[in-house]
Amino acid sequence: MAISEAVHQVGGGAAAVLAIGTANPPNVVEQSTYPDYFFRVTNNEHKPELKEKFKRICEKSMIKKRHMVLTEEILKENPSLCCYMDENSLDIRHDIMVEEVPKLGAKAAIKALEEWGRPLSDITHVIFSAMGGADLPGADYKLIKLLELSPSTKRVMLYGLGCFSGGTVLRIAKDLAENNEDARVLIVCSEINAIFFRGLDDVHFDNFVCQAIFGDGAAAVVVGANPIPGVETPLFELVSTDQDILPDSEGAIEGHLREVGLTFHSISQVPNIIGKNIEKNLVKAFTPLGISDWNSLFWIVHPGGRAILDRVEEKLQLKQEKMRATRHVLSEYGNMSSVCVLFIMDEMRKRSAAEGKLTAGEGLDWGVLCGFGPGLTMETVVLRAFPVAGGLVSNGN
Ligand SMILES: CC(=O)CC(=O)SCCNC(=O)CCNC(=O)[C@H](O)C(C)(C)COP(=O)(O)OP(=O)(O)OC[C@H]1O[C@@H](n2cnc3c(N)ncnc32)[C@H](O)[C@@H]1OP(=O)(O)O
Repeated sequence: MAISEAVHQVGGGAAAVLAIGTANPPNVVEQSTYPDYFFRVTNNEHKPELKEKFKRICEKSMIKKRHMVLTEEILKENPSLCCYMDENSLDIRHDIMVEEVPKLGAKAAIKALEEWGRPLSDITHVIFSAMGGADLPGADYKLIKLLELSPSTKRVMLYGLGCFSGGTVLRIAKDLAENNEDARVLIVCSEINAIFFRGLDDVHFDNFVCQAIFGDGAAAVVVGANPIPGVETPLFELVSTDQDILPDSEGAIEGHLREVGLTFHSISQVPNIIGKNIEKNLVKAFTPLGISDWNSLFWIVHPGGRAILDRVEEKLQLKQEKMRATRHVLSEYGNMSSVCVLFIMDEMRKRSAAEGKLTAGEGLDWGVLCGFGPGLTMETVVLRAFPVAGGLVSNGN
């Protein structure tokens, strides 16, 4: 019996990713000119030393550009968003989030559903994840309305998890798909940084990092078990999933929702904490499969920041090409929180097809997806790539 058959759950096959769609807001900011723009719109031009520090962070981020819902026009109309901590800004931030989070999510979902190709009435479950914009009824409900999905679609709404939730949604989708006959789960992650965009002060340098790296985007994935041959095209099997709080990491990444919006806190040790702990979680995930050569895997890592990728690469002695798709997404879009790992999955399967690789995972069989976020929390998803099928749908932005 093949290893993947051994780990399949009750009800037949393991869950697989059947389609992926992505979307970004049209407004783009270039990282090379962002310090000038940011200091101008936040009225901090008179602080050249802080601007130099911000420039250094932007340069070292290895980000080329980011997409943002917040345009200069919106910021001019809403100056409270540009202060460091304006207690009158939450309503404005929240109104933008409540409106835009489901809309951006729906754009990504339409692309995933088009690629999937089955009737919308065959979607049985929706999982929606977003850091901000909590509302009643939530973004999951609004998505159902925007896409005209069945009112009987079973919904799971996850607000406020943060960056690791790109792994969380796959973990929940796997459970739903493998334990409900004929289930087809639509995952949507939609992240917009209007909830924590703000000006700078002279002390909280983690806010500098936050303002220099986060971007907006949405990704959607259809997950189901037992794909219908000739109708559905499986890309990646969700072999196993796990979640861990990393030891000695309390307070390393936190966010607090206040009248000033979501405040972001991180310590400079985040890359080291991840580097120190990642291998034992990989050993836990891959020992049952008899895999211990990390270079034999394809890699999808939440690009929380360039230094995190460097540390993971260094600690596991990964060959440079292993992070190619991950670094590409960081460079083109910045840290889009939960959305990033799904963008990387999309980039990987498209590039694998374009380069004539045998599987959607850069020609390799087994791979891993790592999500990191507040806690520090780590999600580990073991993936198995399916052979590349002819004519993958191109669903660029
Ligand atoms: C929101 C979620 O749920 C999940 C998330 O993804 S949270 C985001 C997690 N990401 C991080 O924590 C960022 C990881 N860090 C990085 O990628 C890199 O440190 C970086 C790109 C920010 C800077 O690159 P670097 O190689 O470390 O450059 P380095 O020269 O050491 O630092 C540049 C400046 O940033 C400062 N800095 C770096 N990390 C910092 C931090 N966490 N807090 C405050 N300052 C920091 C340094 O002190 C330094 O300041 P000076 O130039 O004045 O000395």
